[in-house]
Amino acid sequence: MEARKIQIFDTTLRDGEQTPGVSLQTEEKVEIALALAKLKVDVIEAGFPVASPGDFEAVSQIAAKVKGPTIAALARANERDIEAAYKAIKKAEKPRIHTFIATSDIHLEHKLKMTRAELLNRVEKAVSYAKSLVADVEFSAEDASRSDWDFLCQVYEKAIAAGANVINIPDTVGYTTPVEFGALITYIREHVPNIEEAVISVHCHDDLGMAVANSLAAIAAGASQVECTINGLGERAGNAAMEELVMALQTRREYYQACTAINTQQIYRTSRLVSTLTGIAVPPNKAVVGDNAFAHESGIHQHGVLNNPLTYEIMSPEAVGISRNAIVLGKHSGRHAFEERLKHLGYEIDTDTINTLFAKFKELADRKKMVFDKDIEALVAEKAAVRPEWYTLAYHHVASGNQTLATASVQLRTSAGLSEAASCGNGPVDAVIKAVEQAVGFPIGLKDYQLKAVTAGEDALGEATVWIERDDHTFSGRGLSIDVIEASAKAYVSAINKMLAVCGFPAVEQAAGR
Ligand SMILES: CC(=O)SCCNC(=O)CCNC(=O)[C@H](O)C(C)(C)COP(=O)(O)OP(=O)(O)OC[C@H]1O[C@@H](n2cnc3c(N)ncnc32)[C@H](O)[C@@H]1OP(=O)(O)O
Ligand SMILES: CC(C)C(=O)C(=O)O
Ligand SMILES: [Mg+2]
Repeated sequence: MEARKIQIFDTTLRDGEQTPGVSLQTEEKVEIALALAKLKVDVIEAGFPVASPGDFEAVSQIAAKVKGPTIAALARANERDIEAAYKAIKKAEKPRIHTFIATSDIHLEHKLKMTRAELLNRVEKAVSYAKSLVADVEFSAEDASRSDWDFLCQVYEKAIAAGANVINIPDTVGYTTPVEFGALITYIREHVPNIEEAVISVHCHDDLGMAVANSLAAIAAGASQVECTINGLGERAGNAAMEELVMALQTRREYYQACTAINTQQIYRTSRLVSTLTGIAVPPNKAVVGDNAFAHESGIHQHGVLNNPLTYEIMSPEAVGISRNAIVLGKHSGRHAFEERLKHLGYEIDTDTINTLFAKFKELADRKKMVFDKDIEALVAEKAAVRPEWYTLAYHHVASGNQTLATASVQLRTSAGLSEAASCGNGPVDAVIKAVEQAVGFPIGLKDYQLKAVTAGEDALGEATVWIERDDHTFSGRGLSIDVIEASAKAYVSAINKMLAVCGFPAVEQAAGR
């Protein structure tokens, strides 16, 4: 069976702009509209012209500049709004007036203060007037999902008879459920006598997190236009997210037997553009366009994806315009991913070294949210520098503050057991360095000291480098840790070990006068 074409009606610039805190300038709206045209949406709802002079101007500019999609403007069911909408979109290649009025008893009684008969009359007048101005008229029954089904059918019949070629069924308050909404679409198809003369559209909100599921259920029941926004922006909890709808239809094409004209490779960059211009960040776990949508952190998944992405990816990142998936190294990662990253970084390392590095990587990952390439390079560099060690840092504790003398205690492990010492100093690094010196038992003295962050972020790995001098030799030591005091102590111990490897203990003891 051939796939049914589903029209994508994008309302990022109208309902999306109703996101609390969002207000776009005309140039920003035009930029988004141009991106939506590139994405190949079928309809752009550019705004609500009567709402403000700025909205009118933005809709007018979009109508004049953006070619390809139909340009729609929203209007309440009254002459003033419809006229403003018409004036704003009249220059569009394909203009559409979208007029709406609520049909639920709650809205009729408490908001519009109208009877059902008055409402039917208003629908007829508004749609006929819009039709006298443009050929393409969409009518929405606001709060349709909470309206009486038979009354709703009468409203749609009236709207179609008056000239609406698209009838939209909004779940304005995100109240419906997929099974119920599918049934409503079927009911409307079966009970509106002239339904074949109009396209059935749906417009779902996400108050219960079901906007996309409800839209898909409507498509399965026969709707052929879906209204949606980039990143799911919109009033309150937002509208159905376009990227999710489109990728659901594409990924499950054999199930829905439906397709869209969207150029999916433009999805990611359009999402970023909208996020930047609206100031609404995309959550990392957001489907399709979130930072983690194609990122794999755990070893079992990474192993599968490295062998074949299909094991854990139902769509490819390239399909939505993301250059590649991400293997994120962290505490749940496994050896396969670690080895692969080492190879990718250009290291050819024997199995024993990989084992040692992997153990160090796991220790680091336990203390750090993400392990970056630079962290791994630092681990390899640290491993390359390893020599027989006289001392290792077993424990350190530092107390410091702006009103207290910094004090440090350390424990060094040697083949002969533990050596402990405590010291105070001019700041925590000085205190810990002096405590290490005390534990070693002879004076050394720093020639130079450097500290830098290897990676970015609050849990960045710090790399300390120290230089010490003995017998005309300079010995450097490096230490890595997310705790910079520990990195400093490790660097100092490492430099001492190098010095001992070259000068030996007796010479040192002599130098120390013992
Ligand atoms: C479900 C939706 O998303 S609908 C779209 C919602 N979007 C917006 O409201 C954003 C733009 N809105 C605005 O700028 C303003 O609300 C305007 C310009 C439209 C109207 O502003 P105001 O004239 O100050 O009216 P206000 O917003 O306070 O009240 C709405 C009025 O429209 C009436 N109304 C509401 N919906 C409709 C409708 N579909 N058709 C006709 N009248 C309507 C209300 O009954 C009320 O009428 P009243 O002033 O006679 O009591
Ligand atoms: C104007 C209509 C379509 C709307 O935004 C809604 O009902 O949510
Ligand atoms: Mg809405």
